[in-house]
Amino acid sequence: MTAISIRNLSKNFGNKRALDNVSLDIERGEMVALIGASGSGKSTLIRHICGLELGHSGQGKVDVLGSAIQDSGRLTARARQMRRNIGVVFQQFNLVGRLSVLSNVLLGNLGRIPSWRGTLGLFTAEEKRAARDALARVGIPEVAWQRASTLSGGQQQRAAIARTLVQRSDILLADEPIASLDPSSARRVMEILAAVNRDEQITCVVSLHQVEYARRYCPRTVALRNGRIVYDGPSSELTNQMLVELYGANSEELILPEAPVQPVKPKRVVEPRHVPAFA
Ligand SMILES: Nc1ncnc2c1ncn2[C@@H]1O[C@H](COP(=O)(O)OP(=O)(O)OP(=O)(O)O)[C@@H](O)[C@H]1O
Repeated sequence: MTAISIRNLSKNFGNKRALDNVSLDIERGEMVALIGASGSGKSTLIRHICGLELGHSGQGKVDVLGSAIQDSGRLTARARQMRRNIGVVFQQFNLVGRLSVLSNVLLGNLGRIPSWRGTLGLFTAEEKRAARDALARVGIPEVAWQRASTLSGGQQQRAAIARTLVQRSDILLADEPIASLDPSSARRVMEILAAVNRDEQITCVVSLHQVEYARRYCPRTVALRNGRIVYDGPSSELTNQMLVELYGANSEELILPEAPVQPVKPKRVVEPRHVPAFA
C-alpha cells in the first residue's frame, strides 16, 4: 500500500518557488531520506505531507494511506483525523520544556482521548505504562520525571520519537532531527528511527543535511533542488560526484569533510523509479 502519494504539488512564498510540481510515491514501511542544500524545499515538503502547509490553489494533491489530506490547495474534511496518524519530529521546539518528559510523551495520546482528559492531564495507568515503555524503547527511561528543558538535544529528539510511538502513528516525518546534534547523538537518533521503521513498520521520511546519514540509515533518497526532485533512488548510488554535479558549491553542505569525492561509477541499467531525475 502506498503510504504517501504526492501529485503535482507546487508552492510559492511570494516570488520564491519552494516546491515545483513535485510528484512522489512512498510505499508503506519505507525509510526515505529527503536531502538537499539549504532552501531546497525539504521542510516545505514535509509540512505539506502533514497538512501544515497548503499547495497552490486549484492544483496538486497529497494522499496519506489512501486518503487525501489536501487536494487542490485545500485541506480535506478528514485532514484533522488523518493527522493523528502522522507523527512529526522537528529539529527544535519538540517538547514543552516546563513539563516532565513523561508528560510530554503522554501528549502523544491527545488525538485519541477526549480533550477534557488531555487538558486536565488525566491519563490512565495503561497510557502511563505505554509512555514509560516508549521512553525505554528509545533508550532514556531514566529521564521520565525530569523537566524536558533539562534534556540534551539528542535526548529531546528521542523523547519526541517516544511521543510518536505513543501516538501510534503509521507515518513518522522527521524534519532535520539531527541538524543540531553532535555526531554520536545524531547516530543514536538515526539508529532509533531506523529501528522504529524496521520493528514497528512505521513509514519514515527524514530530512537530512548530510548524505552520509542517508546512505547509512535510509535505503532510498529523494534529493531536492530549488523545490524540484532531482534524484530519487537508492541512497547507496547517490555518489558525492553526483552531488557536486547537482548542487555545485552547495554540495559542501551535504558531504561530510572526511568523505572523499568518489569516482563516477559507470552508468548501469536500473529500474525506472530509480533513474536519477536530473533537472
Ligand atoms: N513561511 C515561509 N515564508 C516565506 N518563505 C518561506 C517560508 N517557508 C519556506 N520559505 C522559503 O522556501 C524555500 C524552501 O524552504 P525550506 O525551509 O523548505 O527549505 P529546506 O530545504 O528545508 O532548507 P533548510 O535545510 O535550510 O531547512 C526557501 O527559499 C525558504 O526561504
